[in-house]
Amino acid sequence: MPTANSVGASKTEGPDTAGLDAKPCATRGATYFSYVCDDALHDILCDTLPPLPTPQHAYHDLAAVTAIQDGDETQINSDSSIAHPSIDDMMKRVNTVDTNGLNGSAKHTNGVTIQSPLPIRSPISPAASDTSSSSGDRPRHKRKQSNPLAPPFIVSAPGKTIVYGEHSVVHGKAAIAAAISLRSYLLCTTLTKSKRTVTLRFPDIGLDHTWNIPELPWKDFAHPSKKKKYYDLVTSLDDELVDTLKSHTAAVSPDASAEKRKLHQNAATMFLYLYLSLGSESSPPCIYTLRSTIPIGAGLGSSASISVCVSTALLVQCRALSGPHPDQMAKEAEEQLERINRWAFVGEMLIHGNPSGIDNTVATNGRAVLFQRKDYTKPPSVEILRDFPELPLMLVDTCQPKSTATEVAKVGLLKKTYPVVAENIFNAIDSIVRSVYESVTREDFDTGSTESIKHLGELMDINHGLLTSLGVSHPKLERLRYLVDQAGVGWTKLTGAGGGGCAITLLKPPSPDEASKAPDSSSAALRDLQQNLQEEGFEIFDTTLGGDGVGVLYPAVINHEEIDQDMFLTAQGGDGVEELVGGKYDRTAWKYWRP
Ligand SMILES: Nc1ncnc2c1ncn2[C@@H]1O[C@H](COP(=O)(O)OP(=O)(O)OP(=O)(O)O)[C@@H](O)[C@H]1O
Ligand SMILES: C[C@@](O)(CCO)CC(=O)[O-]
Repeated sequence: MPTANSVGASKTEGPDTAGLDAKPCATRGATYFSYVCDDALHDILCDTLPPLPTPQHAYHDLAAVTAIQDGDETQINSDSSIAHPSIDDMMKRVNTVDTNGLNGSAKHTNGVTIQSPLPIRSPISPAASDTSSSSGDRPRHKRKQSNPLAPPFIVSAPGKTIVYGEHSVVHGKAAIAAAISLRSYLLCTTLTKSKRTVTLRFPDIGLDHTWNIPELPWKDFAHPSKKKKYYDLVTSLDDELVDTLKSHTAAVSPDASAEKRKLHQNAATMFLYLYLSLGSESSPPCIYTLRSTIPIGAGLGSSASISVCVSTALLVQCRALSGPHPDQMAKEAEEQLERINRWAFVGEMLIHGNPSGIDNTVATNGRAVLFQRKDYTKPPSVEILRDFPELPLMLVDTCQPKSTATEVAKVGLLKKTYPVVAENIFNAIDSIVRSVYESVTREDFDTGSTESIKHLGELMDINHGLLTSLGVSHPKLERLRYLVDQAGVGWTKLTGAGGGGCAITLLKPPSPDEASKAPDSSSAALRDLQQNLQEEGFEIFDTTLGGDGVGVLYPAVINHEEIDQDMFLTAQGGDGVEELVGGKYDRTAWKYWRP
């Protein structure tokens, strides 16, 4: 008797409709389990699973899967352990059947969990197979209908502010950074398979480019000596692969100014490297549209935020992520974030040159982090500071453009020229970070206490002084510091790479005496300062620290309305985008991995 296979269920907000099927693998000449509509995962499995040993395993319909929203979804929980099953495991997977349930669910011990709402034929029973046909003119294998297109979905990630420790963090010292409420949003619109194109539409920088998928250098990226798995830790770029992209980015924005082209090509190179690393030639045709409320090149982690969005979107599309869903185990949520962060770091390497990884780590995890990367071949040490205090910060943009890559290279050169001096400066900054960490993690730390805030403020001043001596301040940053000092409202340091960009001011709480004499006096001084700053061309951001990291809106539906390309592109400014996707009235629509 044919038996019904039921393989385990993992309840999540499934990201896609997908048919699970088996199909012959042309590349390896054997049959592997794979998704009918998920060629990227098929390739991953083909790359990692051993061939099934006997011919009767050819063309097994393992399961038909319909991944729908809550309650009726199917989700492949692509735990990294799926990458290493032995042949025995494969056979167990094939032979272990739940004879009780056509619709039942059993959980694989190897981490692959598939909910199967439909009957499944035994993969080992010829009687159950459509493939055994005595009649020569009948097709040997009935293919399932292609599944409907994946719905549009949006991923989002925050910007960040480095509170203490930028630059020295690149050289192995500790730093503290926190997520801010400004965010990037990436809308992914899958096209019909016949299109075979992939489009980047980044209107914030005026980039709109389409590539023909078959013309991209898939072979180079898929070469066994180059191919990376979705769970790999990639700590350096492959220069040859970067080179193969040059001819594909050369055609981007040919008529734009040199400066603009550089911006576009950076973004395009970052995208293509990740797209080719995580996808396959049969990846779905798609338009990736980005809107961001983070000022670009202002030290607020705009590049990290978009790298996290791209990494997440591509991992969602190749089904290498499970969740996010509210009751997800902490460890599993952590693993998904780690997976996203690893590829976001690759994106940052493509934009920055030599990033520490702190920006993408905050953009992925949200909250605040204590971060240190001593050895670039290993993952960094990251402590998420969930109770990081709500510091009274003012965030000001000098509106002086800068490039992180340039500022990081400047400090690198200084270190080469004056290694001992530079190391001592880095060590001094490291001591500041540790002192701050000790203060803010003390149980009795109080943001209303003048003493506590003064301690953090003075350390901010010293941190800025040290950054100035590394050569990464700018006259506009110094002017800003002067104006804040004059107003006597707080302590200021640059944040991010410097050379322009943003600064943060830690605001002084009014002393009890001041507060009782003139309750509004310090806020009056602050208002005057803000007016002065605006008159001098500075921009003040309203933001809060420590929010969520990467989030997913799958499908892109808010308040029962699907967000399409037009709506997304025509939303007016940052406020319009937030209004459109923000879920103000639909708070449960966005999902986050919250370990
Ligand atoms: N909204 C956006 N649309 C398209 N590309 C963007 C966007 N925001 C950032 N980028 C990409 O990121 C690059 C800016 O990165 P850069 O590291 O110089 O600044 P930042 O990330 O804002 O600052 P920092 O690294 O100091 O926090 C741009 O050149 C562009 O390639
Ligand atoms: C300047 C730097 O320390 C922070 C940029 O936001 C660079 C990095 O850590 O990658």
